[in-house]
Amino acid sequence: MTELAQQQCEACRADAPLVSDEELPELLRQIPDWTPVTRDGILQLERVFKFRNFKQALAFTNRVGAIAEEVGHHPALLTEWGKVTVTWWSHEAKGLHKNDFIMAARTDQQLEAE
Ligand SMILES: C[C@H](O)[C@H](O)[C@H]1CNC2=NC(N)=NC(=O)C2=N1
Repeated sequence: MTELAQQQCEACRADAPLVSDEELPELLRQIPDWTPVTRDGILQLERVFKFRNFKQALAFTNRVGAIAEEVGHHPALLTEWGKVTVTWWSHEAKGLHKNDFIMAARTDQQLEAE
């Protein structure tokens, strides 16, 4: 099976198929550092990344922003001194799409890109 991070994102559409309850556990297993959270009834993926200072947190934020722009699929990013909270979900589809798992895996890769 192709690693999540190497899979291709689909176009973000309101009618895009959300991840089913049957698919969810296996996809979550592939991104073990991410937590499913529900906000306003919408299932999202969240991870907090820790850094030595604000400069490193901001550099990581910009790398994540760049991969989001590349595919046209964007996270919520909270950048603080020494910490970045990244949250992925599909806004128009109002839930979790395969794209969100692919982008969470690619987000993890931005750690090594120091
Ligand atoms: C017009 C633009 O392509 C759309 O609004 C895109 C932008 N980025 C997006 N990002 C996410 N996470 N979900 C979306 O539905 C989405 N839609």
